[in-house]
Amino acid sequence: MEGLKVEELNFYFGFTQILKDINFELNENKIISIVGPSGGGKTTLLKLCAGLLDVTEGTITNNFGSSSFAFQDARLLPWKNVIENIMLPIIAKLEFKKAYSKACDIALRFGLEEKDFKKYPKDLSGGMKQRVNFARALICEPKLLFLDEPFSALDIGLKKELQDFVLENSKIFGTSVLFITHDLMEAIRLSDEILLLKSDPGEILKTYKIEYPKELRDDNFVFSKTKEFLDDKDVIKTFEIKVR
Ligand SMILES: Nc1ncnc2c1ncn2[C@@H]1O[C@H](COP(=O)(O)OP(=O)(O)OP(=O)(O)O)[C@@H](O)[C@H]1O
Repeated sequence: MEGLKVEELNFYFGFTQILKDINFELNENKIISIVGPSGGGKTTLLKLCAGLLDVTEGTITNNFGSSSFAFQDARLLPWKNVIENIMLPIIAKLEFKKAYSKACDIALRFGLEEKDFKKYPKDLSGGMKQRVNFARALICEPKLLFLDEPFSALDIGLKKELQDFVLENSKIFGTSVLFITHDLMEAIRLSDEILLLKSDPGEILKTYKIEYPKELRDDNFVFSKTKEFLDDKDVIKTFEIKVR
């Protein structure tokens, strides 16, 4: 069975401990979100899991067959157009024509229009850049997707649309997702588990499992669960929420 396992992970930048005794497991077809205060080490943890930083203490075992990463800022190559950016992960694996046509298909699925295919990043709106970013991350049909606040700069319509893509992808292809968010409602809508990471140093204070089926999580469910969350003493302490 594919999975990602983090065991007894500690991480330092210089002499400063950023992460302390992190343990969790992400299995096939599951979505885990990481929430916590700014500067708490969420991005560092995601980068370690994605192999973008070296583990120095503890172990991270990733035996998912393939993975990809999407950041909050789209990080598109400015000298490549929409389709060329989307096809980057598959260009070495498929012949050009096939890769091009696959990129066009996924671009359309992500709401991009044919007239935009030859545009360069400087001529795209923020929302279009994010669509390209997502299409590029998903074109290789990864078994594991790492997302670092990918929805935070988007309007509510596009946010909902891309969140639905993540859920659909997870359902159809069984893609597992590890993502960071500052939005508790988003975490509740999408996740099987939420890791609450406190800061200084970053430690998992609590793991919330949400068993309720994702397709049934309507606004009422999300609102009431968020209220439950915001009343939790660990959430109040972690985010230093002032209770009135
Ligand atoms: N390359 C680096 N060198 C030294 N310190 C770093 C480096 N990258 C991050 N840090 C520090 O590590 C800590 C954790 O940063 P990280 O970006 O992981 O937090 P975060 O929880 O993702 O924050 P945010 O929610 O604001 O994005 C911060 O104090 C940050 O300044």
